Amino acid sequence: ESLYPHYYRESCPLAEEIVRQNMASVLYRDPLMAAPLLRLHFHDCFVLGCDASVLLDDTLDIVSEKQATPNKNSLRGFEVIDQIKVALEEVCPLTVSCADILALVARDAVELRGGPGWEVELGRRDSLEASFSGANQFIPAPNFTLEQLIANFNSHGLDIQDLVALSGGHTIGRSRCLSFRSRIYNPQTYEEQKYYDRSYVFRRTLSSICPESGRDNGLAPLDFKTSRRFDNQYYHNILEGKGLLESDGALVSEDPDGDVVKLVWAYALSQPLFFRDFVSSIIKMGSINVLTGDDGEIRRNCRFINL
Ligand code: HEM
Ligand SMILES: [Ca+2]
Repeated sequence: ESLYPHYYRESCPLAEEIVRQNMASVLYRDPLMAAPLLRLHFHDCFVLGCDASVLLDDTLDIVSEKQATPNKNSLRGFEVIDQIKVALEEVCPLTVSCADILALVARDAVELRGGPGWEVELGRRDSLEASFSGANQFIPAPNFTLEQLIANFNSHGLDIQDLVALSGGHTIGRSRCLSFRSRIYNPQTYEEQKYYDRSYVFRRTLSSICPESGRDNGLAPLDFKTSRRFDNQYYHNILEGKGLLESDGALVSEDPDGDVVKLVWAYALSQPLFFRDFVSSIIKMGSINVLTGDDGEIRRNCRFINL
């Protein structure tokens, strides 16, 4: 079976509205919450597929993905998902999956911060397992080369265009110092990268947030210009050598005449094109290895498998 829009039209007609209203009030209070909520959907889909495995807490039988390296001290927003799940359970118990909530929340997070809207394909069911090792293995790391990024995306059925469009998710949100320190201080890396901006102001700002040692959890915006707005500024930044992560810089520095850079230019020059491609890629990402039909279950509480 495959996913389709308005899956809950009969079973829970208010589902999308309830998610949207909760998201509007959460983001009104805390606009910074949009980024971690978008990221949750990505970190879910890249591990076992879009099945809400990322939301499971540690129990006797479950080793949570939350403790894996890419997630630990970094993923957040779980209480927002809980809050939305409680609201949905009140209206339509055991109907709307946690995996679908993640997909709807990602859409609303993007749209409410000025990005494109789209119809979310629904009908995912929730996993009965989590994969700690999968979370360590299948989520790309910030020091990946372009070749590693492409191979990682390919392994999830995603191509170069998906890689470039979805990397635009870094138009919002922040990164810990731990994830970008090597980009500021590792001379081998930036010596090779003629695209890396060595301007005094840019580096001084970053090094004040992220000294050579200590302050691992210091936060810098991924998009140094408009980190609260979902726009195409990210692509302008990386073309100027001002991407925060090595993996951001890799899109322009490692194959300067290749197809990847052509896409970066295209998105920098046309926000509507970026929005269109981001939408088709996130819909594609949202269908990775989904559980449907009788597979999995609809969780009552997104943190635990039903008894
Ligand atoms: C291309 C490979 C990717 C790599 C290597 C990567 C890596 C990272 C890293 C290291 C951080 C900072 C984490 C921290 O230090 O706490 C981050 C943040 C973020 N990522 Fe990615 N990411 C990738 C793709 C994506 C995709 C596909 C999306 C969604 C479409 C996304 C959305 C985000 C968002 C929104 C944040 C900010 C989170 C916050 O503010 O809490 N990333 N990413
Ligand atoms: Ca998953």
